[in-house]
Amino acid sequence: MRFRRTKDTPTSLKEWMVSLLNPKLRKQAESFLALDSISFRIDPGEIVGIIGTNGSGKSTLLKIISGVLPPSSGVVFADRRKIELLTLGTGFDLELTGRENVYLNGALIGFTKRGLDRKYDSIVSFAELSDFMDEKVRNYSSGMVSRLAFSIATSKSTPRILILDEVLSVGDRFFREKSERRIREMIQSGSTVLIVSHSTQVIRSLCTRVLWIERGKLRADGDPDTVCRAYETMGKV
Ligand SMILES: Nc1ncnc2c1ncn2[C@@H]1O[C@H](COP(=O)(O)OP(=O)(O)OP(=O)(O)O)[C@@H](O)[C@H]1O
Repeated sequence: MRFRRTKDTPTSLKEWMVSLLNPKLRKQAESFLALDSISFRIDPGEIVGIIGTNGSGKSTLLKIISGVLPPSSGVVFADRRKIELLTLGTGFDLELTGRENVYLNGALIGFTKRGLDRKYDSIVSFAELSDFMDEKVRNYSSGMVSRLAFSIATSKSTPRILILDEVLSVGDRFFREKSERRIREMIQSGSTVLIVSHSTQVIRSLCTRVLWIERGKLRADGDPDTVCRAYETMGKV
């Protein structure tokens, strides 16, 4: 997967003046290879963890698999109708209330208005935010925003292929335990699962196989303990 990135964004008045005088500089873009020749197959029923350092390409890979991003080259064979990609907080508007955001965010992930009317109370009670639903989300703490986002994202019935992008480890310790329980239930009733997480503890406890992506390349593919141990010892002498 290759991205075009603009470079040399002016950081001072002087640089800005120079870029104004030289339009070529303003439009300079570089090509960046975010994923490089990655190839693997996932069979139904597998629970696959994806690990890697920041910026290694994990979310890009999930977006390509789920069809949010078209790959610049290569192909993905997957039945997209069966895929659900869960990410947190996309489509939240901080100037709207919690209640309004449930409807806005819910609509973005495919709920109908009637479906949301039916689920509204359980979404709010899972997030434990019933006293705050008429407050603007701007006034929420970051943990409260994550709790509401998690509760909305996980309230749909489990799809055949579930893709989770960093949805665990949100909120305080009590909410984390509760959200992990919910994810376990979803995993048990869903057939195939892909999970991106920075927690090798979570990956070890949930997955049957792990892919380690580093600098856009597939560095390892194997059983959770072996791959997580190699990842954890990376950089250690
Ligand atoms: N739309 C985009 N345009 C340009 N570059 C992008 C775009 N999306 C991602 N990138 C770049 O691709 C690389 C991989 O990003 P990605 O979000 O997939 O990493 P990640 O492994 O999920 O990181 P993290 O663990 O920090 O969430 C990064 O260098 C990022 O800057």
